[in-house]
Amino acid sequence: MTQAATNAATEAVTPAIRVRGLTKRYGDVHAVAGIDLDVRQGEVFAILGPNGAGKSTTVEILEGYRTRDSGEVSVLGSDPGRPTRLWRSRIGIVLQTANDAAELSVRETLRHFAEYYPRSRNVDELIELVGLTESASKRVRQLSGGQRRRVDVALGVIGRPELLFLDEPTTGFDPEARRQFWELIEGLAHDGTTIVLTTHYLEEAEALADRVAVVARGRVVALGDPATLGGRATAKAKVTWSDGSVETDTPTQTVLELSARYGGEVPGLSVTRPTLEDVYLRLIDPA
Ligand SMILES: Nc1ncnc2c1ncn2[C@@H]1O[C@H](COP(=O)(O)OP(=O)(O)OP(=O)(O)O)[C@@H](O)[C@H]1O
Repeated sequence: MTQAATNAATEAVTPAIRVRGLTKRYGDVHAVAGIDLDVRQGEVFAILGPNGAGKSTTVEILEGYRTRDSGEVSVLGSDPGRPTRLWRSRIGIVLQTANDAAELSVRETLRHFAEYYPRSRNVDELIELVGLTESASKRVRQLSGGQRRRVDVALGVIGRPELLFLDEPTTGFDPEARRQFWELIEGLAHDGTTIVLTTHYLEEAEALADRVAVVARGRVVALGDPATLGGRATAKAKVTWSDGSVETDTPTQTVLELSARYGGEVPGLSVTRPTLEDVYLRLIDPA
C-alpha cells in the first residue's frame, strides 16, 4: 500500500473518542465551555492544563461517570451518557486515588478483579508486566506509593481494555519509578491500547504522548504533537556561548560563524528552542 493509501485508510478508521461542543456547568462555574477533541485509535493522547481547567470533568464524562450539559460525545462508538456493561468492559480506568483492597496480597487482589472480565489477562503475566513479581505475595497495604500505582495500572488493564484512561498516573513518583512507569505505558501503547492521560508533568506528556491537548478555562487552547506545539519547532533558537547569546532563525549559520571566529570549538556552546513548559505557560496565561 502506498503511504497516501495508508494515510487514507487510517483516517477512515473511526476515532476512539470524538467530542464536539462539550459543555458542563456547576452552578455559575463553566467547568467545560465547548470542547472539541478526536482521539485516534492506538494513540497516546495527553490532556494538560492547570488546576481547575476542566480536565477531570471532561475525562469523567468520557468515562461515563459524569453527565454533560450539551455536546456530542462518542467513545468506542457509543455515547458514554448511556453506558452499557459491555462498553464498560472495553474501557480501563486508573483513577487518582489508590485502590483500597489493601488487606489482600497483590496476586489475590488481581485474581479477585480478573473474575469481573470476560477476557481477563493471566494474573501472573500481568504481575510481571507491571514489574511486581517480587512483591506479588505482599499485601497491597505494605507496598510503596509507586508499587501501589502499579497495582492500580494492573487493575486498569486486567480486562484487556481497548481504551485506557490514566488520571495523573505518576504523581509522587521518584524519577526512576517514573521512567519505569513510562516504559510500562509505552509497552501497552505498542500493543495497540489507546491511552488518554491527564498529567501535570510536561516531560511526561513529551515522553509519552503522540498528541497533546492543552486545556484552560474549559476550552482546548492548543492541540498537536508535543514537539511542535505552539510553534515550538519553528520558533527562534537561542544560541548561547561563553561570551554572549543571540536569538536567531538561522542557528546553524550562527554556529558556523562562531566556530570560524574561535577557530574550532565554541566555548560553552548551547542551542535551545522554547521548551514545552515555555509554550505551555504562554498558552495557559496568554496575557
Ligand atoms: N462536583 C463539582 N461541583 C462543583 N464544582 C465543581 C465540581 N467538580 C469540579 N468543579 C469545578 O469545575 C472546575 C473544573 O474542575 P476539574 O476538576 O474538571 O478541573 P481539573 O482540570 O481536573 O483540575 P485539577 O488539575 O486540579 O484536577 C473547577 O472550577 C472546579 O472547582
